Amino acid sequence: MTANGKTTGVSVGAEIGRFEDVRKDYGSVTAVDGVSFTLRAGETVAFLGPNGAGKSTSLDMLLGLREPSSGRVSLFDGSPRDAIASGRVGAMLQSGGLMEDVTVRELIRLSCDLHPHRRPVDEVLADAGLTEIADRRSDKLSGGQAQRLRFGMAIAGRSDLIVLDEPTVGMDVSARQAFWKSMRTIADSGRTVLFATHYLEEADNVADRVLVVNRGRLIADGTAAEIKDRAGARHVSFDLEELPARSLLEQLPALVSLEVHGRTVRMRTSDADATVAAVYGAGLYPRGLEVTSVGLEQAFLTLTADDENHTQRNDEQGALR
Ligand SMILES: Nc1ncnc2c1ncn2[C@@H]1O[C@H](COP(=O)(O)OP(=O)(O)OP(=O)(O)O)[C@@H](O)[C@H]1O
Repeated sequence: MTANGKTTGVSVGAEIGRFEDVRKDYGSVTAVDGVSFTLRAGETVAFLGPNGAGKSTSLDMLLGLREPSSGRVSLFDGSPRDAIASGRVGAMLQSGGLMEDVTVRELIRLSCDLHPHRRPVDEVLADAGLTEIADRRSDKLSGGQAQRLRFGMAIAGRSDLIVLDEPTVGMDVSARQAFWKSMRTIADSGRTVLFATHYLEEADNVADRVLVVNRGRLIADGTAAEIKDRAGARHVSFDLEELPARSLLEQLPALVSLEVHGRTVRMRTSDADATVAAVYGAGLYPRGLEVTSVGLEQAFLTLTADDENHTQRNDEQGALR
């Protein structure tokens, strides 16, 4: 077993966790609304969603801190509580104070000692980027350093699954980069990592798979590239000397959206090659043609806006019935 190695023989790709039609109500508020997905060993999964989408509630249920109102959450073929008790899950939550009057090293040592499959303290300090501040008191840390300490506590044992709720909140850009480098080392050792974040570029750069939640529902599940494709992966823009009828542009293949301002045409398309070929095929002569990628941020905004519009339309139809 490597220093960072796993404690169990879960093979990469095997299912390790499952949400089955999970719902969580807080009184009249439905925080999670029928979410289903599986987690597979070795994946790094980002959980994305706007404020109040239900990310923390979902992670709390995955960690057995909250019970679903209906549906089922399982981890390693058992309950989340059993998985935690056996040390198979390490977690870094958004909230929760750090013990005071102790040094970083002491707190990491305590976390290691409490874990059923402890790792060496110095190794955890190094992996979490804490070696240089190991003798500092936990209540004298900057926000970013405190986050690194929480991360260190989450990786104090050889857990198979690491769950991180907004791990980089309060970190500056270089601290974030260093954090994801440490995280990559952990993920490369075969462990599964599930993290919630608001930073879309982190999900884009780090995650093998992205789950997008909006208003308690899972609205997309795939690689960042697949999600960008679904939202319309490319922007195409050009100028035309003479504008054709709008209906001709609207019939272009793979078109997701279309805007015409003066003689400038801007489109979003899920297949730029097909769209651009059809522009030429229609006998148009585009000038200053530009094809640019849509970032995950734009894809995320598009998907959540589409979901809101869809929900609104259904509500209106429901009201008319
Ligand atoms: N303990 C609670 N009691 C009542 N409502 C709650 C409670 N916790 C969360 N909620 C509500 O449930 C919904 C989902 O909240 P949750 O914290 O899971 O979302 P989130 O996606 O993690 O949001 P953020 O990105 O802002 O952290 C929100 O409407 C929130 O107000």
